[in-house]
Amino acid sequence: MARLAAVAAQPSRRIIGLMSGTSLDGLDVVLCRCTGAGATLHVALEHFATVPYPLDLQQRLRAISQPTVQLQDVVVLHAEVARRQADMVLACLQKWGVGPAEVDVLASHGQTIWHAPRHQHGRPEFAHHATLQIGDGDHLAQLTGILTLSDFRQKHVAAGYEGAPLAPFADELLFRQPGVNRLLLNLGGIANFTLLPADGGPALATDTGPANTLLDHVVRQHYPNKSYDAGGYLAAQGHVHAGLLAALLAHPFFAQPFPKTTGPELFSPAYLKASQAKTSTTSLPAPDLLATLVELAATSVAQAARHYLGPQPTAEVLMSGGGAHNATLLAALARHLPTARLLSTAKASVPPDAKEALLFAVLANETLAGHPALSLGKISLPG
Ligand SMILES: Nc1ncnc2c1ncn2[C@@H]1O[C@H](COP(=O)(O)OP(=O)(O)OP(=O)(O)O)[C@@H](O)[C@H]1O
Ligand SMILES: CC(=O)N[C@H]1[C@@H]2OC[C@@H](O2)[C@@H](O)[C@@H]1O[C@H](C)C(=O)O
Repeated sequence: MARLAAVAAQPSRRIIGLMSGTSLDGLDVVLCRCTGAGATLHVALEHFATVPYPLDLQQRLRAISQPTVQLQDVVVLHAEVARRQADMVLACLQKWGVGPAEVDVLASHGQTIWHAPRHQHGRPEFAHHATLQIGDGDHLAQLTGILTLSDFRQKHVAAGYEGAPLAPFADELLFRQPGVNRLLLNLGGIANFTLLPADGGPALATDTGPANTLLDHVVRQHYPNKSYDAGGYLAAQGHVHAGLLAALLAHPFFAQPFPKTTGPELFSPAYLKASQAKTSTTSLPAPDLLATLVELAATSVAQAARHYLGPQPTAEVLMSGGGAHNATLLAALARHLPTARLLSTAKASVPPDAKEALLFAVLANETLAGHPALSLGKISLPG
């Protein structure tokens, strides 16, 4: 406890942030120094790496995010994900020449295995939101020897919110620019954005729908040696199928009021398969499927942007996440949002692949600094 009190009292903290998102491609690891907190926060990024998940871990995580999951697999993976992530952290630190004792805090998102906002779980007897992230913080603290904060979403849910997006809390501190509408668009498995309005109004955030989750699924199905469509090269060779696009957009999520959150549970291979069956497109060539899914992502992002910013959104769109490397998706976004300036978070000195891991470092820093309204995460003491 003395260590916790000491870290809480420090004017500046060296923090590792960990994020593994819905794509299950690997663990993003950042090491940063957070000085101050809230309005006085300054973050200096020291190191960043993405450690790919081994194929067996990817496959087992994908298998437990299915309705027919074996409970024992969840129990085992709760400990195993944390232990494997601890090894990944220690390997990064060794590569960077930093000892665990030189790090004050480890901030871990864990792995979302099921996200169940009220409108999605369909259990009338429980009128509340629910979400589950695995990868237990005690294992991380014990194996790395670093004070760990984890499980950031549960308190958000306990307070009546959906457990996501959490990005606006950090986006507000890192990216606010008076006089400019800034849209922080993260193109991960699922796409989500934070709007920081030019007039200084409060940050607004929502998920918009699938970005890479179904693209990756189609690539894995049709191209055995690939796990994603690098650069959007395959999608660029296809044509959008208007009928399939309309069927995909008919999903009730798109008609739900903003803000809203979702996950791959909803935008699953079964949803794609059902939309294909409805439109007799089960034999559509893979590039056409990919082109249609890229169009779905761009259309749904643009629809959400127009909801918040009017028919011709003028904003700096600062993009992050793996989808920011998909040139076909970026071209589609530019077509849908011709009045917006499409940029990368690098414009604000945050590398686009490091952004989400940085978010959890910032959230841990706010909790430890005693932010009056932002104290997310559970604390695990090492030793
Ligand atoms: N060079 C690239 N070209 C095209 N797509 C890419 C490239 N690199 C990564 N991606 C896509 O980005 C995905 C990973 O993105 P990211 O790590 O941001 O997602 P995530 O954090 O797992 O998801 P979420 O933010 O929804 O939780 C990959 O699965 C792939 O589809
Ligand atoms: C429940 C969950 O893990 N949601 C993730 C996911 O990935 C993107 C989108 O869906 C977003 O809602 C969220 O992550 C980011 C970091 C957030 O909470 O802001």
